[in-house]
Amino acid sequence: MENKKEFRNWLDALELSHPLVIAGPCSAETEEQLLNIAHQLKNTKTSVLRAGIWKPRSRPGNFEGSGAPGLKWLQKAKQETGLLTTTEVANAAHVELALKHDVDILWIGARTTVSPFIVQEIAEAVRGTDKIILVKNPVNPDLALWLGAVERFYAVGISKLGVIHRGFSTYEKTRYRNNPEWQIPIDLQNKFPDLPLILDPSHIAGRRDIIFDLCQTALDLNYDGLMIETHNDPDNAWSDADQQITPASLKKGLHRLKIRKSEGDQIEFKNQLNTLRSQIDLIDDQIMDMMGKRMKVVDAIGGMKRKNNVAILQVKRWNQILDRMIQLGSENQLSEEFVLKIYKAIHQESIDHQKKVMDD
Ligand SMILES: C=C(O[C@@H]1C=C(C(=O)O)C=C[C@H]1O)C(=O)O
Repeated sequence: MENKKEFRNWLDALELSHPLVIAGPCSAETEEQLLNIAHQLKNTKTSVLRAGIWKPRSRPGNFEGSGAPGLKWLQKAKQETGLLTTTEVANAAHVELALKHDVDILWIGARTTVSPFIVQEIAEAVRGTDKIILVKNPVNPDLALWLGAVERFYAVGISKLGVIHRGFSTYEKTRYRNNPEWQIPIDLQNKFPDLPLILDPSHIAGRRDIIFDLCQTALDLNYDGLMIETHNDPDNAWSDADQQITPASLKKGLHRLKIRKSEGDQIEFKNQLNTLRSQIDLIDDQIMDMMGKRMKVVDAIGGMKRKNNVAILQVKRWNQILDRMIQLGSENQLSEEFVLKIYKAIHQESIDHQKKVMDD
């Protein structure tokens, strides 16, 4: 699949002067709750009301959504407020009900995106409609799988498309519920600049206090929209209570976000930027040159190890290097996380080089 201008026609047609805002509760709980939230959202920059109708929960025994009755509430909210509506669909039966209740946008959840069989089933169910489909990233950091799901919809004639970045599962505990791995959506934007990209900070954060920091990062990375879980009484929400915010906090948070231009147009700005960018180019040349030189020394060590029958991996030496580089990094205002990432990549390349020497 190639980038297509038509992907974003639906978004351009909304003629927004700010990023698209999709807001609403994690789950539709009652008619009263959903209508209350929808009416409050009408006074914010929200264009689309979201509500989970069927909730895929990690463990059984939790609230699994209102099911079909919730679609009636969603339809009523749309009639009363004029907001567009969206919900998650996870199989063909969900699609059929959502179509019947005139839901405008359907999103595919992270646990669905991982399964090409189910994505295909859903794609067949929306074939011939003019629905907007938003595909959340798969739970695992796999760009091809994410794009593969988008492609399945395009292949059945759906051209109003978009993707939602909700972060990736990790075994390690981090400050996030789902790790953002920003590099993946950046790669995606590079390949598909016209595919609308929407951030779901609620699921990345898993908590309220960092939602708008994540939104600001997304806007600085040229995201097109935000999907934020919003509830009239977040602490007592039936699902994902920790990460939901009130419509009033949504309004305040959105107001504080800085929307920057994608490019600067002033001549002085452009000149200064070019000067600094040539400095970066020069430094990047040096980095590559030094990496090449380091790998030549590594090749020589590989040759010696081969002659003397010594193993490639030397844990003690490797740990000494890491300790020294973390220290040096911190003296240069580089985070330990960054230094570790770079040096682990260098070590892997070094091992690959030595393997080649050993196998020759
Ligand atoms: C180059 C060596 O082999 C491996 C690679 C290292 C490196 O690239 O710095 C360090 C230790 C070893 O795991 C070595 O033994 O010094």
